[in-house]
Amino acid sequence: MKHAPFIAVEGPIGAGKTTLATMLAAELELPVIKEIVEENPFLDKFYQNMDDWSFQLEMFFLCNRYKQLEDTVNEYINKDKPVISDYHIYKNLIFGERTLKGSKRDKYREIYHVLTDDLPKPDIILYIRADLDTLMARIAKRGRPFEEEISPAYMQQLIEDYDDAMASLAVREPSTVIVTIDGNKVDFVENQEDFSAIAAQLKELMK
Ligand SMILES: Nc1ncnc2c1ncn2[C@@H]1O[C@H](COP(=O)(O)OP(=O)(O)O)[C@@H](O)[C@H]1O
Ligand SMILES: Nc1nc2c(ncn2[C@H]2C[C@H](O)[C@@H](COP(=O)(O)O)O2)c(=O)[nH]1
Repeated sequence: MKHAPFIAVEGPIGAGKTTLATMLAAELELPVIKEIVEENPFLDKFYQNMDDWSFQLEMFFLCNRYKQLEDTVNEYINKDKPVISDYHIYKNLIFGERTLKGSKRDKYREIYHVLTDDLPKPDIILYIRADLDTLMARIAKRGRPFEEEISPAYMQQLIEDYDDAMASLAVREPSTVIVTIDGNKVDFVENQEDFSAIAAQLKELMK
């Protein structure tokens, strides 16, 4: 790779993004950028009433991620230092297109493009796919009280939205390398060999 890579781990809720990004950062000695979740003042309210709270929540995520991406550009990308993040800013659009309706969705889409179109995007995406049962089990295992409200229907929709989004990203940004990890079969937490294989593949891509 001509420059130090910007790497993102993506996948639906509970896929293992934060876990894998943290493990890879430790193994490859990379700085890691993590999503701010616990301090989010709208998530709890959103899961209780999505229609009422989706715009506030999506705007909050977008503004936070915009700031984090700006910092990442200044601290790492402009200094040609590699970095790994547990999300891609594109997830704002994946969620926003699903949770918003009508004119709010149109306004949000416009704001998303105004804020992010001229910013660098990850060179490598590690996309963790997993089926509904696996994801629901992991969300339960993580045990965040506000996520008890997440319905299987919402999750199933997100699984499909993520697949569509990764397929369209591959077409629109062909220079982005997307590595798909089967999160039902590949267990980077319990199985050292599985983790080593992912780390080795990433090292190779970073060369
Ligand atoms: N491959 C795996 N095997 C078993 N548990 C996992 C695996 N990946 C993640 N987990 C667990 O599932 C939960 C969700 O993982 P997390 O990394 O927070 O997901 P995400 O960041 O994608 O929402 C955590 O409790 C984590 O320890
Ligand atoms: N509606 C949205 N919800 C989001 C967004 N980003 C994250 N989330 C939710 C999903 C989880 O409950 C929690 C943490 O996300 P993880 O994928 O890291 O588990 O926040 C979003 O942009 N919109």
